[in-house]
Order: sequence, then C-alpha cells, then structure tokens
Amino acid sequence: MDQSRAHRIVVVGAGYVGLTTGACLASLGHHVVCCDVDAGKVAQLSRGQVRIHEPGLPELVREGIRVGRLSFTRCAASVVPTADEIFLCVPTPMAPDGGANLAAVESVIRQIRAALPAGCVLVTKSTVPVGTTARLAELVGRGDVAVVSNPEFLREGLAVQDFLHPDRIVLGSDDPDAAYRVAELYTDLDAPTLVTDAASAEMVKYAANCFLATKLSYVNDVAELCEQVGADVAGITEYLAHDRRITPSFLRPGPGWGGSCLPKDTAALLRTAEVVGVDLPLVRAAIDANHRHQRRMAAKVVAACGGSLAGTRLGLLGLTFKAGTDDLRDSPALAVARLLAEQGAELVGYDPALRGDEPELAHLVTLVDDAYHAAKGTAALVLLTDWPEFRDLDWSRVAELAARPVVVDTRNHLDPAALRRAGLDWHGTGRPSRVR
Ligand SMILES: NC(=O)C1=CN([C@@H]2O[C@H](COP(=O)(O)OP(=O)(O)OC[C@H]3O[C@@H](n4cnc5c(N)ncnc54)[C@H](O)[C@@H]3O)[C@@H](O)[C@H]2O)C=CC1
Ligand SMILES: O=C(O)[C@H]1O[C@H](OP(=O)(O)OP(=O)(O)OC[C@H]2O[C@@H](n3ccc(=O)[nH]c3=O)[C@H](O)[C@@H]2O)[C@H](O)[C@@H](O)[C@@H]1O
Repeated sequence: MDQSRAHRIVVVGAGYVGLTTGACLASLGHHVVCCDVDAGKVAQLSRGQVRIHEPGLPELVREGIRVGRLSFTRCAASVVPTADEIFLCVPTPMAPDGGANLAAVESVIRQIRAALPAGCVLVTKSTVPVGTTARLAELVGRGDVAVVSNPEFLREGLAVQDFLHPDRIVLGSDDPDAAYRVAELYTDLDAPTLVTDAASAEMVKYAANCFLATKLSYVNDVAELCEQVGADVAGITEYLAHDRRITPSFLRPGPGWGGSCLPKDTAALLRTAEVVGVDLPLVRAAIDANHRHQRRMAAKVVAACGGSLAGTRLGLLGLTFKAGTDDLRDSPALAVARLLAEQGAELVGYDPALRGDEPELAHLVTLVDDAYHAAKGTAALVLLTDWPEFRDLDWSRVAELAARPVVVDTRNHLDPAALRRAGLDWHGTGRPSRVR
C-alpha cells in the first residue's frame, strides 16, 4: 500500500477478533497498536507468540512486528491520542437476562474518551445490540468524535481467511463521512461494502447469526425425523444443497450448535425483541431445539451402551465447539459430556487443539494424548467434532482397544463402511445404521 494511504489504528481487545483485525490491518499496510488488559497476553504477543489456534495468524503477527507496523500495549489511553480509528473488539458476553453485557465496551470508552483526538473515529467491531452505537456516541460525549458500527462476520478457525476475503463489509453510522473513512481501510479487499445507518449495521450481525442458528436447528430437526422414518439425512442435505436458494453451507447435522457467539447472539436478539415488545418465536424455537438436540445426542449414547452409563467409561473425540478451533466457549461437545457424566459415565477425551490444562475440562473429562488412548476400555467412542484426522484412524486398532465395539458419530464424519469392516457398530445422526 502507498504509505500516504496508511491509517494509524488502535485495536482494543486482542482476542480472536481483535488480534485478527490488528494483524490483518497491519498486513494491509496500516499502523496498528493492539491493547489488552491481559498483561500476560500483551507480553506474549509482543514476542510474537500467539496462543489461540488460528491458521496464518502467528505468521501475520510476527511479520507485522518485524516490519514495525504492529505493536502491543496494556494501556489504550496512552496510544489513542495519535489514532485515526479506534476499534473496540472486547467481549460482549451474555448477561443474566439474555442480553449482551456491555460492561467491557463501556469501561473502555470511559478509560479513553478524554484522550481521543479530535476527528478520530471510534469503531464498534464487538457484537453489540441495536442502539448501542448511538448510546456510545452519547457516552463519548464529544461532537468531534464519530462512532461507526462495523460488525465482524469471521468464523473461528478461519479468522484470517474470512477477514481478508469477507463476503461483505458492513459499516453503519449516523455520520456517513465517518463510515466512508473506515471503508478506506478495506479498499484493498475485494468485497462489497455496504454503508448504512448504525442501527441497521448492528441488526444485520444478529440477523445473520440467528439465521445460521435457525438453519442448523432446522437441519438437526430434519435429521431427528429421518431417524424415525428411516430416511437418510446425508442424501437429503446433498439434494437440498443443489437448490441455490438454500446454499450448501450450514447443512451438516451435529450435536447442536455452539461457540462464543451463536448462543449469546440468539439470546441477545430475543432480549432486544422482548424489550420493544416483539415476539420472535422462530429464534426461540431454534434455541429450544438446540438444547433438545444436545439431550438427544446424550440419549443416543445411552441407548448405544445398552440403556445405562453407570460405571462405564466413554471416549470422546473432539471437545471444542467445532473442529479447527481451540475455543471451548459454549461447546455442544461439553454440553453433551456433562449430560453423560450426570448419568454416571467416566469420560476420557482427545482434542487436537487442547493441552489438558483448560479449566472447563476439570472434573469432567480426562484429556489424553491421542484418539487410541481415548478408545481404550470404552463402552462407546463418541465423535463430537469433525477434525479431519479422526477420519483416518486405524479402526481395527480402535476395535481392539475398546471394551465394546460402538462408535457414536454425532456429525456423520466417519466412513461407516470402514468402521463396519473393522467390526465396529457405527451410529450416525439422521442416518440408518446400516448405511453404506
Ligand atoms: N470470536 C468470534 O468468532 C467472533 C466474535 N465477535 C465479537 O467480537 C467481540 C470479541 O470477541 P472475541 O474476540 O471472541 O473475544 P475474546 O475473549 O477472544 O477477546 C477479547 C479480548 O478483550 C480483552 N479485554 C477484555 N476487557 C478489556 C478491556 N476493558 N480493555 C482491553 N481489553 C479487554 C480480553 O483480555 C481478550 O483478550 C465479541 O463482541 C464477539 O461477539 C464477532 C465476530 C466473530
Ligand atoms: O459472530 C460470531 O462469532 C461468528 O459466529 C459464527 O462463527 P463461529 O462461532 O466461528 O462458528 P461456526 O462455524 O458458525 O459454527 C457454529 C456452530 O455451528 C456448528 N455447525 C456449523 C455448520 C454446520 O453445518 N453444522 C454445525 O453443526 C458448529 O459445529 C458450531 O458448533 C458465524 O459463522 C460467523 O459468521 C460469526 O462471525
């Protein structure tokens, strides 16, 4: 990039979204400082050490540091005075009433507002409910600082790819000039850029995540019905995918949807609707169906083990909320694990992205070094995430190690014929057990 077009950017919050935003904007030629309250994280990132599992991110971070366009600090107030744009990428977790907890966003604003230079733009990339951008403008309380909503649509595990090759860039502000200024940051990306008002930009983020969640609950419902009527969901989703109005993505049944965003964002949209007196029965049903699917997966394991889990050992393959990430937040795999543990099963698990010291696993799952250790002495091996390596296991070895030859494949990830050849009983989701 011609350096005269480079912006000076501060990113507050150096997690999945903030670190990706900072490293990618630096790779596009901008000058970025990432700030985080976590001193240990700042120290590690300053040395180029990235602890989250995001392909390509460590390389981008190290390159940004090497060329002097990316640095890290704990103190946002000390670096904002020279910024053109300040991106807010701090967490907005679920509050007890289902709404988004904006404490981190508001605390950052209070901390930096006096230090903001005249003419800078504050950009909300954190997912925030409709109306927040307008309220933050009030909280900043400065006519010379604009606030722009720029929701992020990246997926974990594909964060760098999604950031640099987005389907669309959405910018919303009641100050269109400020929105167009933020759009300049992305001019080297090949994506439609939609500039709208702040409320619509905030709304599109929730509408997208709730649509995806609803699509998945529907697919999982179809899978459940398939089991009862003897149809095969794999063929059905394949044929559905041919319809360009439906699209092939988000059609894979599984143990329910989870992660750091779909659960909290569906709940937050329901809360937003409740506050303004609007009913969203479809979104509510998608959430309820998701919990039912998780219970259904646990019941399937119980049935495959002969009706009781008391005193049995189960092996779990994959514990994060999906393959390709190390994130355990709202993981459906852990939700199913908890249901199995409640029924008396001892759980042993393997996940390629986990180290074993994650507090979420404590008193729930003993993490082992590979899938074969997870299979040893088990009444059933339960696949909960679809890491490619699980497909290539030596199934004869698994059959020898297991106490009973049972595999419950909640994501239809494995090759049933290969398992059968090894003498294993395969139980998929929405598919007949004898499927080829
Ligand atoms: N994870 C994802 O795939 C996506 C997340 N989002 C949204 O982005 C926001 C951030 O999410 P993640 O990056 O996943 O969170 P994260 O938990 O990975 O990272 C947040 C970072 O902010 C830091 N932080 C917390 N309070 C702070 C403060 N007061 N000052 C400075 N730093 C602070 C934390 O130490 C942490 O490093 C959320 O609103 C989320 O809904 C949006 C799209 C995708
Ligand atoms: O707001 C966010 O944080 C992000 O939330 C999701 O991204 P992510 O949380 O990374 O996860 P997804 O890939 O969407 O998967 C969500 C859940 O659905 C499940 N899933 C997904 C697809 C599918 O076909 N089947 C299925 O069960 C996954 O296993 C996972 O549990 C959205 O896809 C992103 O666009 C959005 O930016």
